[in-house]
Amino acid sequence: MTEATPARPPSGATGALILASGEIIWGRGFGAAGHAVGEVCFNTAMTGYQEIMTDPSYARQIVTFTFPHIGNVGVNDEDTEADTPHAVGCIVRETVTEPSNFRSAERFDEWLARHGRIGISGVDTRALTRKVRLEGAPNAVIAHAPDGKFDMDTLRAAAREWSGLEGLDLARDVTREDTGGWNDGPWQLGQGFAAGPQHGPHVVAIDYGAKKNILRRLTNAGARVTVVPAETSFDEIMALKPAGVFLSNGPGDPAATAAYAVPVIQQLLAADMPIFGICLGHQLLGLAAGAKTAKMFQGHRGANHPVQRLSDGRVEITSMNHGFAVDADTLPDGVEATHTSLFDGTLCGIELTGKRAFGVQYHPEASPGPMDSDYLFQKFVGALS
Ligand SMILES: NC(=O)CC[C@H](N)C(=O)O
Repeated sequence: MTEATPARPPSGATGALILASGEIIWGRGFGAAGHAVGEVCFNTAMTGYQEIMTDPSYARQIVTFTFPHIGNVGVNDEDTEADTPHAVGCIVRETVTEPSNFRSAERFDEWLARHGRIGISGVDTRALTRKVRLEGAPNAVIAHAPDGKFDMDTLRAAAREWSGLEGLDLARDVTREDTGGWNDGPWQLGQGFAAGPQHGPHVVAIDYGAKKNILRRLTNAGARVTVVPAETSFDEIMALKPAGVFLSNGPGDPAATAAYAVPVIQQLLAADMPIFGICLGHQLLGLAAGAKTAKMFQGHRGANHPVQRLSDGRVEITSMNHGFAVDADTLPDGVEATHTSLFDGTLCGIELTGKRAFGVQYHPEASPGPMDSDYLFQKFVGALS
């Protein structure tokens, strides 16, 4: 796959991943034609490709699926974490085939094309995953040229010249424009989405790129939810009279989003507001408390990551998607580590002593993934009055 790196496509190649190093990995393009730049990551989940592609946290990322058959159950309007895909593209092993599932409404490749997202199949995804693991997540351009003609000089320059994710505030690009109520609960076959509660504590969720299933799990836990844009001020949040504030997941570098998010979170902490943060929200809570975040070498993305809860040793199998993490060595006094990754010991949860504020690096809302950690939604909402 990697030697020689011919700039001329091998016969039949209509897709190419051009790494910032100049290396080219050829395949068959599907979805939209064109090219896009991003960071290459891999996700080990065996199900949930539609949820993964629509998760706003994947903005500016190219997802390599380690599971070889992607697209085989099609796509629908319900298993989505946002209204459009946010990953810029995906790399898969096998050609996308005719979907076979009673809920399928559209082919995966046609859905990608409709939303302007690019796929490449026929790639040795095991070798690419191994490369990311050994060398770190590379910047790259994903390109699809149905006629097999690639302007390699331009594409190589685009891959080489892209800044990378570090230092990028992407929450601003994916957040909503207006404040609005959220009323959907969990989905059930034959019933669709449940309605949220009429009564119950009011949670204001700051949308840095929120997955819909987080909001559904908050309503399921009994909260009335209002979602606000990422740059909403402390005064605007307080005017909504929240019983608690939720800090969402989201794309990009937490240290960049911190510029406007951290002052608001610090004011909320000073007002003793109960706070729950997930992923980017957890990282921002850590930054607000005085810790530091750092880019990881390869990141964590999948649906089977074991995490240990330090209070009682219990292990939760979790869904993960992050490429940055709060550095455990920088936790100041008053911030306690609550969870840790059993894969590599990275910090996976914090709680602020004497405050009603906690965060987890992983995804208790799953989607896709196991529900072991759903208790965190009950813990947050149940303590609000
Ligand atoms: N899922 C998320 O919220 C991701 C957070 C952050 N963008 C990271 O990659 O670490």
